[in-house]
Amino acid sequence: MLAIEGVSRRFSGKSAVSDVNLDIAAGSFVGVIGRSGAGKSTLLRMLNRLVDPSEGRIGFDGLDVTALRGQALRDWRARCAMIFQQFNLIGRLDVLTNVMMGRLNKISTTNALLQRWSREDRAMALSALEQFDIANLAAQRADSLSGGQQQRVAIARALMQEPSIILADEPIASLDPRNTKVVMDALLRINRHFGITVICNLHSLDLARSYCDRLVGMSAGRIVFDATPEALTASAARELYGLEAGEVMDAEIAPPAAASSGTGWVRPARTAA
Ligand SMILES: Nc1ncnc2c1ncn2[C@@H]1O[C@H](COP(=O)(O)OP(=O)(O)OP(=O)(O)O)[C@@H](O)[C@H]1O
Repeated sequence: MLAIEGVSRRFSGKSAVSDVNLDIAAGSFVGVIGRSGAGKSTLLRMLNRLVDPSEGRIGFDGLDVTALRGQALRDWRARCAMIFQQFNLIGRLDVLTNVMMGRLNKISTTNALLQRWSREDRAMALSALEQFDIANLAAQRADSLSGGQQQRVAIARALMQEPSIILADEPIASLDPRNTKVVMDALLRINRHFGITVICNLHSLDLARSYCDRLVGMSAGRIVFDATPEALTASAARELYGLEAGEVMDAEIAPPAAASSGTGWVRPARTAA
């Protein structure tokens, strides 16, 4: 389990994330939602320590993630793979090599520098590409692929890290609707098939409701909603997004399921300083 305890982050004295407390069970698919600037990316980046918290502690199955340094931190980053909106592939390299880059943390420095890959790494990379129906693209330059194909390559690379958690920061923000579905299906598949926890920042509430089993809503750096997708009613979404609500959801937001537990609204542990 991932335990986020009293985590805050300030940039030049200004709060981006404030006193976030969350327990995330292994194998869940969590959607982080909220207006632009709510602190979603900063929260995700703190989980794999691309950004260090100003306060608080992040734990994972007894490991104090916030205290990790050096190789232990690199190992954590490998276990906590990140997928970005802009894919972050090396465009001039072929797809297979990009995917094998996910093994960098597992091979010797010499082999990494010379990009010497074992037969097993190649087979694993091809198998990862096959999972997402893009093995036929293995020899192509990454920058010749469509956005949806590139994001599937990035997910295959993340799988090569054999992660416990995948953090996806607006993974479909630059994709058309068809590729959006392909990429979200790929994330759902690795969540269900391998039991990898997925924590995904999403702009679209409809996607968040369709794919996630838990939604965490942020506003001004704080968690203000934490419940099942069914609990996110139209009025709850309006409260979370204000005037932007129309942009992020369809007209038809289903009423809360009868079995839904509570309204999902979270009372902040502390009021803003
Ligand atoms: N490196 C940084 N330096 C200074 N301020 C930052 C930095 N990163 C984020 N912020 C600020 O922190 C706040 C939260 O930003 P963050 O990117 O986490 O929000 P977000 O919810 O992910 O927004 P978006 O959906 O637009 O990506 C914003 O006010 C942002 O300007």
